Amino acid sequence: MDVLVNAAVSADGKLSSRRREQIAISGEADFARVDRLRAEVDGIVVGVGTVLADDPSLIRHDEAHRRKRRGPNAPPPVRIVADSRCRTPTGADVLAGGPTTYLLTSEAAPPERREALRDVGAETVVAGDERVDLGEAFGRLEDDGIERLLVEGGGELIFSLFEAGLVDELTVFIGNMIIGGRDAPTLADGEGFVSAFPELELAGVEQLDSGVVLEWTVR
Ligand SMILES: NC(=O)C1=CN([C@@H]2O[C@H](COP(=O)(O)OP(=O)(O)OC[C@H]3O[C@@H](n4cnc5c(N)ncnc54)[C@H](OP(=O)(O)O)[C@@H]3O)[C@@H](O)[C@H]2O)C=CC1
Ligand SMILES: Nc1nc(O)c(N)c(N[C@@H]2O[C@H](COP(=O)(O)O)[C@@H](O)[C@H]2O)n1
Repeated sequence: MDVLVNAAVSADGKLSSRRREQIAISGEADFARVDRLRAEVDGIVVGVGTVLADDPSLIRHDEAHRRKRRGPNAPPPVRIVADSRCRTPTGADVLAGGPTTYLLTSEAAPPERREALRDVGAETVVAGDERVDLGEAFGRLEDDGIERLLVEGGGELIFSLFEAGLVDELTVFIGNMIIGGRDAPTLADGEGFVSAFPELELAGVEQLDSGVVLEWTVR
């Protein structure tokens, strides 16, 4: 399994403001770059915090790029939400129409919520007791032929993926704004590391929109 993390942060490293609303940090050219990234993967992943804050549909991608890279019959990327307790609203855009949506959940999810989400078409994968065991859940996705994932956020999920040693590549758009705020989400939140910090190797730098895209591989 290949896992690429991509996100847009302000110059001070924030994913959003303390209100946790969706903020346009990047511009048109960067969204086009993300659409190409989406076109190259089997699945797009977000945490339930992002679903509750942004209500993304995770459908848009560069279809021409997908056909070129994956062939004319490649199905669209599936959508995946890490949601231990099945808090995703049944009316969320990530569940509407389009490609399959996997909900990675845990034993702690109330059975009636799991059932309600299955009723609106979600494929549930139960992995972990209290929280989603991301390694186990990704292994189950792999069993379904999902080999390459794009993780779009947010900061809690991204930290857990680094902690579990599951990230292969990281691309970050750094935008021309300061958001600030000690409670505003950053690229990697969670508990944070105090030692054995994951190390990255710089693989590319590109000026785009009013910011810069950094490409890193994880050592
Ligand atoms: N600028 C950008 O590129 C992007 C910005 N954002 C912003 O990020 C913010 C949302 O980020 P954040 O609040 O961190 O939420 P996340 O999207 O990272 O979701 C976090 C939630 O995922 C669930 N989860 C399930 N399993 C795990 C696990 N193993 N590790 C960690 N989390 C797990 C947890 O809820 P539970 O325990 O209930 O399962 C957790 O609270 C919003 O403000 C959004 O706008 C989001 C994406 C991109
Ligand atoms: N790449 C990027 N740049 C920004 O400035 C952003 N605010 C985000 N946010 C994420 O974009 C995704 C939107 O998904 P849909 O277009 O609704 O499919 C979602 O993951 C947001 O959190 N990304």
